Amino acid sequence: MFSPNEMNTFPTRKALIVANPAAGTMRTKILAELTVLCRTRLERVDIRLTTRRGDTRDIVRAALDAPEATAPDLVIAVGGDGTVGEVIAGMTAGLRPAGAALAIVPAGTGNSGYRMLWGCRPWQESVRAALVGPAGAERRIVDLALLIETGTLVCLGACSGVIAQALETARGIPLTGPARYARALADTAETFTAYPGRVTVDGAVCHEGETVFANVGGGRIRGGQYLVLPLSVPDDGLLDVCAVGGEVHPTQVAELTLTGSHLRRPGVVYARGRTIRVERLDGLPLCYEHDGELQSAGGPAMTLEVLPAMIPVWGALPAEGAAA
Ligand SMILES: Nc1ncnc2c1ncn2[C@@H]1O[C@H](COP(=O)(O)OP(=O)(O)OP(=O)(O)O)[C@@H](O)[C@H]1O
Repeated sequence: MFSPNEMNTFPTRKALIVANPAAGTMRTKILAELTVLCRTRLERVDIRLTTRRGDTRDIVRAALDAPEATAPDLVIAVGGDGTVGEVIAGMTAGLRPAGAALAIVPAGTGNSGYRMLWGCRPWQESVRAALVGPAGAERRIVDLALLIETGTLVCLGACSGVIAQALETARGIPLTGPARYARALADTAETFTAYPGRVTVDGAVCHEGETVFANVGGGRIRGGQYLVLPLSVPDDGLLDVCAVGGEVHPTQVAELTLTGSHLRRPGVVYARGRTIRVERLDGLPLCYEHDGELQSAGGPAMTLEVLPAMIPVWGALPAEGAAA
């Protein structure tokens, strides 16, 4: 499976595979193929299936805290963005930068994290890169963010407005993969009304007024296919924000963000900084999500602060299909 040359080119020796059996497009054959691929190459391969929401973090932390002889130097997350987020939370517990590297096998609904790193390339190619470090792949130490209001880690990004609201709609849609979120966004946009909002970047207001959404990240792609932050660089030590004003009708959001062309529309602001605050100004709670999870804190704002250089991640960066 690997040439003799490849067998000695990169020092990954021990992998932990963490798979979420409940992730949207999970199949047992993915795990079987992945295990064979890893066992062909590595000294040690541990496989753990998650059993419930929230236990991924503890599984990863316990493995990394094990003695040097068994602790993995590569963690492979098998699942969607929620699983990847929980794996990263385990790898960076206590907001410590991770020592081990991360690879992703996309088996979720949106898989925005994988798409950001690898575009549409097959996961076998990306795992192979993490195992043997071939040309065309890089291990970059990417930034994360801290959501100040809740003290939680943010991996892909956080978003208010119509994009967040669509997550609630998605719960009632019996589809899988990106089609589920696409339908939810279309349905939500039909009745969504822009909210009065403000976006502040490092203390300076960059948008104030009717707001369709404000997305902060992190990841260039959200919802598996929407290029919401087309200019975002994952390891530049900064967060990007895109605020879409009331000049854009909510029903246009899906089509515009598929290509990143929303950036050329009047009323759209794009900025970069270390601390980004997104507010709702009419006294109602701000509806927002982070990493695909709707938040119910009930406050008027979300504030994200960059955590630079937190985790080594394998990817074909900049990946095909990932750049603007
Ligand atoms: N064994 C399990 N049973 C039920 N839920 C689980 C289990 N393990 C993890 N989870 C939860 O499943 C949720 C969904 O997983 P994940 O986000 O990976 O898939 P997805 O929603 O299909 O994909 P995406 O986030 O890319 O759209 C996560 O919030 C995770 O905490």
